[in-house]
Amino acid sequence: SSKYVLSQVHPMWQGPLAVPGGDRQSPVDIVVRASVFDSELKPLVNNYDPDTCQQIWNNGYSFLVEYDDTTDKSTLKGGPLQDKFRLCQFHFHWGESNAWGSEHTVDRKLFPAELHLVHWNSDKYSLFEEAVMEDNGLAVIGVFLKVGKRHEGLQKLVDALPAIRHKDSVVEFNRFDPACLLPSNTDDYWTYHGSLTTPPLTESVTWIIMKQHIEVSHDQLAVFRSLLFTSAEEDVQKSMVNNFRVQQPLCGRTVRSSFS
Ligand SMILES: NS(=O)(=O)c1ccc(-n2ccn(-c3ccc(F)cc3F)c2=O)cc1
Ligand SMILES: [Zn+2]
Repeated sequence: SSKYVLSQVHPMWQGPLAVPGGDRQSPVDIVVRASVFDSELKPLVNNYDPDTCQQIWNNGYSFLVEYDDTTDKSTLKGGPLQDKFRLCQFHFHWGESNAWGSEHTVDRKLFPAELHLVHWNSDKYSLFEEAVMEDNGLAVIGVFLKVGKRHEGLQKLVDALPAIRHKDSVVEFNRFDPACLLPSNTDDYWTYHGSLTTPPLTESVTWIIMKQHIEVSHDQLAVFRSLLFTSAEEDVQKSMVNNFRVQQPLCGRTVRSSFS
């Protein structure tokens, strides 16, 4: 019905969204030839407990799958990280078409969507809220999505989306292992120091971008696009699409690679 209007640019994304004096903002374009191989970079070690999965909700920017991060049950270490990090949530960014949607790009190549697994440094801080303000407070794993074969592990999550169509809707979501969303090879990645890509845009993130993408089906991605930015009460509904930030200047930062 004509009730749903495709949003071209959601208000949140209109401004430059630059942080005054921000010189380590995200996302960025990864120029492969300019990335520097670092043999000190170790393989990632993730240890996720599916039982710590709690809920899935529409926050008006994306949909988040949230984990119980009150204990060290779902953790990430290794890679470029010196400390142990706790998984607190994962979410995605996508476009209105398969031609764009990712936040990071590789030699300017856009992907239809990008997964972010958000972790915080539980060796140094006791709450996410603290870590999000600190230089080495967060670690976010980025995984590119390509349209191809259906992703069996993702389907459980896709099936829950119609229940959280509107902003601020929440449903219980249990026993989901986020490791099923990681590519088979997690040893090859790029890493750089950056920021959150939506407000508060704090420069507290060690980004770990997987070289290998995962595949999801066109129909699975179409369900992402059936979500709405707007709450049930609003009379003009806006499709949740193009929820990605524009690329930010590297400002002299080096992107390191774990592979040569
Ligand atoms: N896209 S992303 O860089 O992975 C990204 C962007 C923004 C956030 N984000 C937005 C608000 N918060 C947040 C939530 C709770 C809190 F106490 C403090 C926060 F900054 C947050 O972590 C989290 C992750
Ligand atoms: Zn994100």
